[in-house]
Amino acid sequence: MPSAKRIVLSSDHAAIELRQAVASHIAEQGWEVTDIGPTSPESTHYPTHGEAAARHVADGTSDLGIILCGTGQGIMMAANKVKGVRCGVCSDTFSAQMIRAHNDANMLALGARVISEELALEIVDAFLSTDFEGGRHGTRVDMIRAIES
Ligand SMILES: O=C[C@H](O)[C@H](O)[C@H](O)COP(=O)(O)O
Repeated sequence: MPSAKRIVLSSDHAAIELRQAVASHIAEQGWEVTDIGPTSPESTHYPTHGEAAARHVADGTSDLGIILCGTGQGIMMAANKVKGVRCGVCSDTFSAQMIRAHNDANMLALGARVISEELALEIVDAFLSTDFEGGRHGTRVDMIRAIES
């Protein structure tokens, strides 16, 4: 397990079950999980939940975040508006490794209407077991940071 241990989770209504499955899966692995909901299946708005989780990561309350909606796309877009957040949607394990190793992503987005629970958990494991490589990739991530400032 990398040094980061605190993970915030959130979703919209489309991904509550998958979010809860992810929460159980990573808690069993020893990660300190903060699940900020929602728990009600009522229709809600993904920007609210993406921003809330992103602020946890940006202010250091959590080291990493996993956010989910129907496709993962909308909640990813919202999270990436928060300064300091680098979030990618993944539907395969290779991309999940690469967004950590090359992009130093601090948030992962998943689409509950796109991938199975089994694949989602494999993607989560790939994301959480990979460290940032630094080097030339650090130069490029610094360039992303410069765009924000
Ligand atoms: O990117 C957006 C997400 O996929 C949402 O989960 C989706 O748009 C929600 O759709 P609906 O309101 O039809 O359940």
